[in-house]
Amino acid sequence: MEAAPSTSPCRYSYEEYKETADWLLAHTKQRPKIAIICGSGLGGLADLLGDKAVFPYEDIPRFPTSTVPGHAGQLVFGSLQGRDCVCMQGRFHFYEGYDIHTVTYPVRVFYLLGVETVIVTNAAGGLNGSYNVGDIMILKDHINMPGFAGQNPLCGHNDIRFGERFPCMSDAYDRDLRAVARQTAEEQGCGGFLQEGVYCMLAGPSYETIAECKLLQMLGADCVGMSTVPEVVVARHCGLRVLGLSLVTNKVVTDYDSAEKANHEEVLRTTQRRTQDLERLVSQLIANI
Ligand SMILES: O=P(O)(O)O[C@H]1O[C@H](CO)[C@@H](O)[C@H]1O
Ligand code: HPA
Repeated sequence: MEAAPSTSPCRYSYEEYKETADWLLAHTKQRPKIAIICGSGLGGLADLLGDKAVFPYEDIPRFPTSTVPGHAGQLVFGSLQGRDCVCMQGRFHFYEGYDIHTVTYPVRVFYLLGVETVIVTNAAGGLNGSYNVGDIMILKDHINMPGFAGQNPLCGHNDIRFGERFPCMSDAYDRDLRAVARQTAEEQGCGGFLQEGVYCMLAGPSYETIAECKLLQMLGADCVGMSTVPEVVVARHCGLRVLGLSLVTNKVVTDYDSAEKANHEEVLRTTQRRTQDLERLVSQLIANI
């Protein structure tokens, strides 16, 4: 196989991801088939796991560390509904200064651990006028805005051991998992605040201007956030099934006369309000998939 040119923006070799995965496999007896990535303020999902093995990111060879309030920074292995799971309590964002390959580093490690399904969660701003704060949106699609600007995590040398050069993204969010999520949400009493829509990722960390929100609405986005999409692209590249869930933590401002201002405190407050519903939903989902 031809080596990546030294100028390649792809920072990690197969062997580096493998080193991390092998270290984790040597340090836990769990063999997870399901990975959960916790969004801002949603780290409580990891507390659902029983028989836990917890690894702070700084102890894991080659793992990045997370710096955002609401993201604890540890990998939690454990059992939920009789299934082995691994949970990222704290994700990495492009705006923290990590390059796009580092943001997605854990996803390839999950693949090498033997994970088959990834449940990705996030806190997001509601663009769709009919959405309310506290709604849960099942992702049916995304808009990869940083990807439009060349920040796609698959740019650079393609290692065929992870996946093909030109992966399809029209089926990024698994249809069957979405159906299970809808059904489970109904059963768990979440049907009254359930949505299904399109998530748009922007690089952040500044929240959107009013004109930007109007533009995203015109593009057909229902929610906006600063994460998730790079992780999903890398997960799909290596054939993992993906379910995405956004919690609408705030409504974006689209009115020049509004006194509302997006802020991370509101985001975290809303996650606290919905944390039990989300935990119930994810827990039962895992039993149903
Ligand atoms: O996407 P998660 O990590 O849930 O967090 C969301 O909340 C933060 C902004 O309040 C941003 O990081 C945004 O992406
Ligand atoms: N914009 C971008 N990211 C976000 C928002 C928002 O309004 N809310 C939570 N994450």
